[in-house]
Amino acid sequence: MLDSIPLQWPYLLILVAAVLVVVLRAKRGAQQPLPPGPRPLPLLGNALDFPRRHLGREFRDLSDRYGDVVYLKVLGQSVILLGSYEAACELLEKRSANYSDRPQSVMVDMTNLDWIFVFKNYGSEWRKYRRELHNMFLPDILSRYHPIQRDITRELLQNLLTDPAAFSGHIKFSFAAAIVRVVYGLDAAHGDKKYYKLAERLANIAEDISTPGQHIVEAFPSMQWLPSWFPGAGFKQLAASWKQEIAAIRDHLYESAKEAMATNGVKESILTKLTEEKVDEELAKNMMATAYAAGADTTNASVHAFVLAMAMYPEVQKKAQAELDAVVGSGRLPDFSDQKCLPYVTALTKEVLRWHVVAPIGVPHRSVADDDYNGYFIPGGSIIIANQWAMSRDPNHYPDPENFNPDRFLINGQLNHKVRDPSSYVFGFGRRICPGRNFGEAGLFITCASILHAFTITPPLDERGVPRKLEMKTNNLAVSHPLPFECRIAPRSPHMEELVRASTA
Ligand code: HEM
Repeated sequence: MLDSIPLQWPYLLILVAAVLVVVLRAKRGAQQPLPPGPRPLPLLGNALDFPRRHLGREFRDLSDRYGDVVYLKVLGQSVILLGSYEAACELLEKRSANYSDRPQSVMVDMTNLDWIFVFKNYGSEWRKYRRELHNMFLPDILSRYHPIQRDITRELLQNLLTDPAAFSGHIKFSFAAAIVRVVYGLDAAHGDKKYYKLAERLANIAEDISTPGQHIVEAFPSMQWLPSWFPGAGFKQLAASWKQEIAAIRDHLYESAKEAMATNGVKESILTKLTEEKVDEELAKNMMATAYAAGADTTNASVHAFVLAMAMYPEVQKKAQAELDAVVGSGRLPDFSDQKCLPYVTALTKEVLRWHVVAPIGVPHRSVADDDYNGYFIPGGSIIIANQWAMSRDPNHYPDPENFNPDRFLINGQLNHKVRDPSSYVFGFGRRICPGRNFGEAGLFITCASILHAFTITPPLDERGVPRKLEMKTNNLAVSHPLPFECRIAPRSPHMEELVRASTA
């Protein structure tokens, strides 16, 4: 009996410490109010206040009612909604040591998806992945990818010439091809839909899992222990099949690249760099597939929004084409070196990022320790949602925010640096900010400039030959895509058609 007493001491100390933490936290919580928010219902909390139709707009309505920082409690989980750029910068950037974790997700655990490091908890493992990817997208390395991005864009122009009605498939192919080339050194053959189908599949699963409210098990984690035949436990079969499918895609891409290196010789890529640096194979495989999943589908969504905007705003298109005619001329296609002389086209790409925010509520972060903000108590372990869509619609920065108007970023024909650049929030915040943002922006610029130089985009015609009215409708998922739409894409002149045909990819 006496022998066992010392052994119990550590347990006792832990118990006392735990009680102290709970008491102190309750005291702190009692002294400091939580941020304002809608009244929670018994049991459900604020589950019914979560958006159903438009993530950004419905969350923005809550911020309009309750303020910059809104508190929601969903089935015991604290959620903090940040409705302004200032609040997001203060917490996610300035206090990023405390706000860079990711929320726990049962579906991520069940699918083993945390090898996609977007989902990894903030810690040494995440840091290792992040460092490697960061090094692959440093500014001087990025310029080495420009010729690849330019050549793939020229191939896109040729595809648009051959089959303009299939523009959506060509754009998807183009972004999957660019990333598969840069990351794996693989050349996607024209018409080969394999890579973009794989990228789309990886991205669709990840997007589904990261959209709040998609899976009931996230709200009731104990449901994960139900047998799969139990009513309502269909998510179990889904998770099991996704787990296999995504690991197979990741392994297939890696093996294909290794095989291609052995048979067709080495093409400089992220894979060759990681191999040179003798980076652990598992890390390389996971990191590359993460770049593929996160990189292809996002920029692709932006370019679809660009095409739709051009069909809806012909006067914007004309202005951009006039600038391209003056700077690039009719003898060649645009290149990256032209960008500094193309303020309107640059402003247009900024407006694309603002008008259609690809990640309307970013990727949620999680706070680690208790904190206070403007006198409000922010409990540690809260899910933090930054409403990037609301930032893009702030009328103080962007008058008439629904209107697509690149001129809002210009003054006297030059970029106006006083206007808030959408890149400062559409790629997220703090230590988790998108590591592929410069690559994504470069791809967006060369694609928009090249398409506008060579083609005119117009709305489809109805049965009477009258142009149909287009509007932006989205899928309302964590990664927002414009819903499928039709438009006409035609070369600006026979000369431009020749130029595109003659361009070598
Ligand atoms: C228009 C293009 C893109 C947009 C709008 C976008 C947006 C975002 C956003 C909002 C986040 C979350 C940041 C946060 O947690 O605060 C993110 C994370 C990430 N993005 Fe992007 N992205 C784009 C392109 C790319 C590209 C081209 C790549 C890779 C080549 C990439 C790789 C990643 C990765 C790996 C993360 C996770 C970072 C982490 O958790 O530490 N993205 N992106």
